[in-house]
Amino acid sequence: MARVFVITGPSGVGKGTLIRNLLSRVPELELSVSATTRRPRPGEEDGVHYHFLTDEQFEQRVDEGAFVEHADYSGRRYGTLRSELEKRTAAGAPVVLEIEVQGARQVRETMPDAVQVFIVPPSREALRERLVGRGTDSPEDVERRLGVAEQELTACDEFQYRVVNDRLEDAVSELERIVARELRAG
Ligand SMILES: Nc1nc2c(ncn2[C@@H]2O[C@H](COP(=O)(O)OP(=O)(O)O)[C@@H](O)[C@H]2O)c(=O)[nH]1
Ligand SMILES: Nc1ncnc2c1ncn2[C@@H]1O[C@H](COP(=O)(O)OP(=O)(O)O)[C@@H](O)[C@H]1O
Repeated sequence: MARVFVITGPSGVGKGTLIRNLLSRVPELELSVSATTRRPRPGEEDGVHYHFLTDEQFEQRVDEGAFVEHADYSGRRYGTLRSELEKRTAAGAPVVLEIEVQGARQVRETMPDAVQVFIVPPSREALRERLVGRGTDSPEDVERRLGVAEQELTACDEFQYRVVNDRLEDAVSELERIVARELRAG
């Protein structure tokens, strides 16, 4: 069975940035493209960054049992499509899921062999600065995401690995070491 790596942690902590760097260092890793009902941000492409679905389309896939996991986050829905995951694992590729904490918990139940990594911000101030600095979310959405982050941070001890994303280069190296160790272990 191909390995599955779950990267979780609060919005703005740097999951996407870390994963981009990780994928360039470990070329066999593949990223599962999630489905969401949130609107595309400028520059985001359907099928590349997300599968952008309407509420109705998302609900229909829930009813069909098409999701491995799904969750509501900040008023929108997000989920991992079984078809996305399976087309990659069937070919033997190790797969990365970038998901929030409720989804990561579901994966822990249904795929206990998945490797779980929680990305921790160096401080709450740094998390705020990153979310604001990214410039993709309205001030209201930033506050909503920081509110969710407070809850998510209390869950970090549940996860097998924790990586503090302070200096990007150090965090990428740590993540790469975890992935290499787990791939060696099979
Ligand atoms: N449960 C779950 N969460 C997801 C999925 N895809 C993305 N997310 C998470 O949903 C949250 C919001 O995602 P997004 O709006 O893209 O914001 P960003 O990740 O902070 O850029 C983040 O914590 C994502 O990691 C998914 O398929 N399932
Ligand atoms: N180690 C780091 N130090 C400083 N800024 C960072 C670091 N990692 C990520 N960032 C910045 O923080 C912002 C949020 O990162 P992003 O990868 O979008 O987070 P997430 O995917 O967890 O929401 C981006 O502007 C990114 O460039």
